[in-house]
Amino acid sequence: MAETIRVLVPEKEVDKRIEELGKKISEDYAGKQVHLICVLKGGVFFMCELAKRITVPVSMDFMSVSSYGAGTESSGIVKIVKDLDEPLEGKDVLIVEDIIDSGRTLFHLMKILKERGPKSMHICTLLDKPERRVEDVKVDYVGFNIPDEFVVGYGLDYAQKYRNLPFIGVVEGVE
Ligand SMILES: O=P(O)(O)OC[C@H]1O[C@H](OP(=O)(O)OP(=O)(O)O)[C@H](O)[C@@H]1O
Ligand code: HPA
Ligand SMILES: [Mg+2]
Repeated sequence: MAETIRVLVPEKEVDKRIEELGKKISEDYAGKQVHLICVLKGGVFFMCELAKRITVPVSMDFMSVSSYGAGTESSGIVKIVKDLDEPLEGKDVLIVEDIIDSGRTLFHLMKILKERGPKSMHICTLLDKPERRVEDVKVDYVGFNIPDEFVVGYGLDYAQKYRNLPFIGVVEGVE
């Protein structure tokens, strides 16, 4: 069977939800500056769209991490591939992710970043797969809870493809 993409969340729904999240974040951070941290590569599309809909002052930084382990299963130990440019001390930090799956990436990343002394630290994710959770992470803003299916689009890839799709889809026809 050929590889095809089934739409799970259409573009209009994604846009509408990001608009709502932007509004809520703007209310919650009233009178403050929010420092958005994008976890590359997956978080980049969501963070750009979200940032455009936040009405309080925004600053942004980017980091890239990779999980590595002994076997095929990720150990969840996070190795920083590209670190942030700016210190976090005294900042109201909002980590922006495309998806929380096992929770391993964010669990370890939070530990590392909290040691840098931010004033506050919260998490915003476009997608959450709660059924798959291995590490307990407290998520503050969620776009959509989704079932345990491998999704692509809006930053999410399958073998580095499909990140540019403007909707959330499920890859079908692959093993
Ligand atoms: O909750 P977890 O099980 O840790 O999975 C979620 C993480 O995995 C994906 O990133 P990936 O490491 O594939 O890199 P990418 O963002 O560059 O695609 C995704 O973007 C999250 O960062
Ligand atoms: O469902 C997913 N799709 C793409 N990348 C991912 N990383 C964790 N879960 C996923
Ligand atoms: Mg990622």
